[in-house]
Amino acid sequence: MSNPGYDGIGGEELTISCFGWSADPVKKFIKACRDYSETQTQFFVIIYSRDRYGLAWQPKARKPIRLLETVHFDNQLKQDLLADIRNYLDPKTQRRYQTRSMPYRRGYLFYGPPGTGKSSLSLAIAGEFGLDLYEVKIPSVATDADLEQMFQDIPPRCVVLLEDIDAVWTDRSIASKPAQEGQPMQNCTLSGLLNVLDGVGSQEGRIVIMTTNRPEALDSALTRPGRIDMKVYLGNINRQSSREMFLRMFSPDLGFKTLVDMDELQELATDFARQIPDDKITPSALQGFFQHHLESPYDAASLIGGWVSEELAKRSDKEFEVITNHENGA
Ligand SMILES: Nc1ncnc2c1ncn2[C@@H]1O[C@H](COP(=O)(O)OP(=O)(O)OP(=O)(O)O)[C@@H](O)[C@H]1O
Repeated sequence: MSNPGYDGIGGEELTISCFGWSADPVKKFIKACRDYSETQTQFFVIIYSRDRYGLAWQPKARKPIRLLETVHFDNQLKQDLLADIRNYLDPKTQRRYQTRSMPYRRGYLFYGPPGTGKSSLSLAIAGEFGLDLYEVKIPSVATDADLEQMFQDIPPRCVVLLEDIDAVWTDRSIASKPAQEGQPMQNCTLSGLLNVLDGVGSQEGRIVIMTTNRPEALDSALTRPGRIDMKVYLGNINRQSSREMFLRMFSPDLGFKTLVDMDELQELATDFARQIPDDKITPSALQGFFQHHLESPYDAASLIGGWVSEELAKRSDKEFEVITNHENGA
């Protein structure tokens, strides 16, 4: 029996009863629920967001695991990122941190133009490591107290995704004033954010991923090692990645039925990729192109040139300066 007055705060209490003296049916039922929940984590990532009152976390979506190979960016960087997370989550690392009195936490910054895979990569990481994902959209967090409450309620082992991190106020005096009519909504502050990142709760094995389209707007206090340990640039697509994306889109494993054999598909992929200029087109735009040509790899390969010319004519240039992790001492 579920409590109809449940307000989403804390855990919900359920009363399960059955006829007869034996507790076995209830035990079997609980085991079935547990097994089901474990199977779900093998195939799905549970995404939590704040409920509409901003009072508690609630499951917002259950997304099928996105494989890391479906997020295209620099392969070496991808391997380095995975190795770093794997090492961090290793129980030996946790013991080493604890015995040396170091806070057991890891922060990553994913930055780059819109539509280059920052959210997709965060989801793929949660799936790869079997973790739930807690989503915090910084522009919609009104005050530092709200942010603090959110962090207090997040469990230790999970991915915390802080999106659009550049939206924090750097000036505390502005944020502490109530929002005036006609003015933008107030927001949490940089010092509020630093507090929760350094807080006790965040030292228990969370992975904090921050995303931004404006890395240059971030305060150096936020990006210092210990808060952000690794910076990952997700940029426009290169030839190699566009080739991989082509092969993925027309892969026979995905149920694509075609008379094209694998050798021919490889050739088409090479021809397709040759027409994509390096670092000019976002992966999301290219994905949009594929969505119109999923029926035919021939059409995709023959029409891509014209589409690229149109895209280049539309785009406004914003160059991203790649921040090396070395620069940051991480
Ligand atoms: N690097 C990539 N590899 C594969 N698909 C990508 C990549 N980047 C973007 N996409 C596709 O484009 C869409 C938007 O991607 P996503 O939301 O992850 O981008 P984002 O960088 O987080 O964007 P924003 O900065 O606007 O939030 C998704 O459907 C995703 O599948």
